[in-house]
Amino acid sequence: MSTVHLTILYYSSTGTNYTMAQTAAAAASELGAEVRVVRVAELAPQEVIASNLAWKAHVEKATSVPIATLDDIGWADAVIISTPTRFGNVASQLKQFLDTTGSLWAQGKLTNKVVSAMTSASNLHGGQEATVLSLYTSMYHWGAIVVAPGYTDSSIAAAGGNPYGTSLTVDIDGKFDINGLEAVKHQARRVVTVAGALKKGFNV
Ligand SMILES: Cc1cc2nc3c(=O)[nH]c(=O)nc-3n(C[C@H](O)[C@H](O)[C@H](O)COP(=O)(O)O)c2cc1C
Repeated sequence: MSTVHLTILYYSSTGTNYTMAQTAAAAASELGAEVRVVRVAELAPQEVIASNLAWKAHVEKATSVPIATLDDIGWADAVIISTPTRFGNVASQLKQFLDTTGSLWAQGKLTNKVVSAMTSASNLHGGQEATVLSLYTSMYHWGAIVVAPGYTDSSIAAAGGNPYGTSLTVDIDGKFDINGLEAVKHQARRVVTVAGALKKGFNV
C-alpha cells in the first residue's frame, strides 16, 4: 500500500490546538503516514496579540511551524483540521484559509480527500460540537469523505464524548486534561487507516 499523505492544518492562539496537531502528527507517523503539520496565517493585529501574554508567547513559539499553502492540501490524501472554538464557530483565521481553496475545488482536487476535525473551547457546552459540524459543512462542499470518530474507542467518551471530532475543554490558564489527547491519537489513527484503505481502493 502506498504511503498515506496526511496534512494537519490548524490554528491556535494559545497552544491547545498546536498540541492537538502535534499529537495527531506523532500518532499518524507511528502508523507510517507521511505527515505535514502546517498552521494557517495569523490575521489578528499585532496590538491585540501583544495585549494577551499567552497569545504572544504562543505566536513566538510557533514560528518554526510552516504556514499552510494550497500545495499542502493538494498533496494530501487526508486532512485533519484543528481550530479553537470562536463564538461557537470556526476561528476566522482557519476559515480564511479554507476560503482560498476554491481553485483546488474548481479543478476537482479536493474530491475524495479524507477529512476529520478537532476543536477546543473553554466551556463543555460552549459550542464544541457546533464548531466541528460547521467545519464539516465546508468539507461536504469539497467532496471530501468525513471520517468522524463516533464512539469507536473508549478514549472518546473519556475526552468528553464528542463523536463528531475530538474536543478538549481548556481552563482559564489554558490547561486541559491530557488524557483527552488519547482521543486525538485515536482520531488520527482512524483517519490514516481509512485513508490508506481508500487509497488502495482508488488505486492512486
Ligand atoms: C474571541 C473568542 C471567542 C471564544 N468563543 C468561545 C466559545 O464560543 N465557547 C467557548 O467555550 N470558548 C470560547 N473561547 C475560548 C477558546 O475556545 C479557547 O481559548 C481556545 O479553545 C484555546 O485554544 P488555543 O489554545 O489553541 O488557542 C473563545 C475565545 C476567544 C478569544
